[in-house]
Amino acid sequence: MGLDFVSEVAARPPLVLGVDPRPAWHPGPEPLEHLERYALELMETLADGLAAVKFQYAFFEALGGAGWALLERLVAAARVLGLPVIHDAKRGDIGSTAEAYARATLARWPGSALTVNPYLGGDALEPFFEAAAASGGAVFVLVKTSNPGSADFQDLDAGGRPLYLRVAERVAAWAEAWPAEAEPWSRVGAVVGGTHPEALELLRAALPRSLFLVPGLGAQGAEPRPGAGLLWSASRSLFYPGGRPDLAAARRQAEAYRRALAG
Ligand SMILES: O=C(O)c1cc(=O)[nH]c(=O)n1[C@@H]1O[C@H](COP(=O)(O)O)[C@@H](O)[C@H]1O
Repeated sequence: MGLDFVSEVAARPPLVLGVDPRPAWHPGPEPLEHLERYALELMETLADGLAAVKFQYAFFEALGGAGWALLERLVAAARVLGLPVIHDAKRGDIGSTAEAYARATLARWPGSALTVNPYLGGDALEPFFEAAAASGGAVFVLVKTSNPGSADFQDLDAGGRPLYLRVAERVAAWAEAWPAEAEPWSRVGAVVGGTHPEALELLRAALPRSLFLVPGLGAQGAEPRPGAGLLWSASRSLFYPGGRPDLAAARRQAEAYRRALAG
């Protein structure tokens, strides 16, 4: 069998390194070069203690062609280090376009995962599930996001229950339909902000087969709590501890998160 995101991640520590690069926070006349060296060293030094590395596409896209090239090199480097990759691109569009998004991410990088937005409905997500199954990958569907405005739509009453629980019902069905080799996990996971502990508990019970990507550690104030299938993710507080690139501080921060997540 080739690379398999779900099997690999399920066997690793539950901490995800978020890579949201900010060139302005890097010193020297060539901040992008510094950024690349730092990202490589950081992935290497933290690799054994991570479930995965999550690349936030917007930060790379904002840098134009140089950003896309950097993203490609860092994704390839993560794979060489044996680190599973999450493409945090939050894709979602009609089926024919979703197919192209899936080719650009899941199919292009076998054994990786992609964040997707469910607003367009089931037919728009099907190409992502198919691509994940064909490539040993996974899909994380946004269910309850970490930001305060997540309440605007996600908490709206939808027939006596908040909309995010309705979305979760569908995610549970998709998770059944797209099993992975690593029991009990599915290729269909969920994104649930760590800033909503009650929702996290409700959803953990409602989605027994889904791995959860749980952002919000650190900068957004989420408290780490251990739990089966919870992949806690930190970007700023782990990549830039103290607001700047600092390998030693990042190692200490990763260790502190790992201890908290070990229970
Ligand atoms: O899918 C995500 O990763 C995500 C979902 C969500 O609900 N909230 C959220 O903050 N994220 C991402 O998680 C990261 C959070 O960054 P920090 O707040 O710096 O740790 C960013 O890359 C966000 O785009």
